[in-house]
Amino acid sequence: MSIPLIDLEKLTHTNDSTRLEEVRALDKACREIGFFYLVNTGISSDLFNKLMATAKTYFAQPEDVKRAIDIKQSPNHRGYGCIGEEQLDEVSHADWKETFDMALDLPIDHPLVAKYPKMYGPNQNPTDPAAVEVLQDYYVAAFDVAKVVLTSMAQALSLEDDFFTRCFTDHVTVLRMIHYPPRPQNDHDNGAGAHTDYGCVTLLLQDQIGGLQVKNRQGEWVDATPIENALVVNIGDLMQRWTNDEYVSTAHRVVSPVEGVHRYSFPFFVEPDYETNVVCVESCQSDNKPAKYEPILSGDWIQSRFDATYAYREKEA
Ligand SMILES: O=C(O)CCC(=O)C(=O)O
Ligand SMILES: [Fe+2]
Repeated sequence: MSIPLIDLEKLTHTNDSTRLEEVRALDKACREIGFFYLVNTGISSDLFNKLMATAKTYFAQPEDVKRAIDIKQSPNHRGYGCIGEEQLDEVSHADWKETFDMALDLPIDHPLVAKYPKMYGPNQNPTDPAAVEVLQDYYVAAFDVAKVVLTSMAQALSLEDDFFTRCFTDHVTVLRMIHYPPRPQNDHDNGAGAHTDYGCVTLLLQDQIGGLQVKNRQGEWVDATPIENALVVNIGDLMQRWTNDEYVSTAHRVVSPVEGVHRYSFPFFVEPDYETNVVCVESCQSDNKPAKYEPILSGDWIQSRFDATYAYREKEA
């Protein structure tokens, strides 16, 4: 099975039958493969290009400059992660990639920071203010897209339109930039090891290099071939849990680029407020299919996954 294409303009169409048809297509994709391409997102190609340029400039800096905002010195998981810091496939190799993470920027004296210091707090920003502005602009634009996707999912699941979006007041959504350098010869090819995402949904912008692969229900690795100006959207573990396994969080991985080639990608991990109580949605349970999972606080779940996959967090967890 290949990855279907969903049109955001149709998801918000004023004509009900056009909208409902696209919502049904989205629903089918979430149930069957847990991945789809999203086109007509409303994000300008100019902003996509600026983000791409920001990543190239940022990662091209000397290692010591990047490490000035090392994620290891951030209690709340923001900033630069060097090659080998993260290992997504727990039984394989560390990932051959470097990263930069940002999220909601809360001051150190904010009550949520005191309560959940591992998830809330200030960002560690690049020194170039223009780069910070692009990152912030993209964060806002991608979140607008996320709201449409979450609203469509709520409609598909016969919930109130804002069932998911109302859980996004102090949300822990993360924008990440990733640079995959070419792998050293004769080494493993894990750019990002096989994994599922932890949260609700991920919106991924990728360049035109390719390398992202998705495991379909038949157990085959399918290439998520880049489509210009499209986002790749996938369901995460928390949404699978919320929907009693009706929506599937599907394994994916990234194969490192070959010698001389660099790949850049930008996952936007859409995660609700820490204290969102994730309880099986009504329409996904019945007498024949009772809720499989205990209720859990969204933040507790996501934090436990970070602790398992980040070398430095495991030690202190
Ligand atoms: O870089 C990509 O294409 C995917 C990255 C990814 O799956 C992740 O960071 O969770
Ligand atoms: Fe992922």
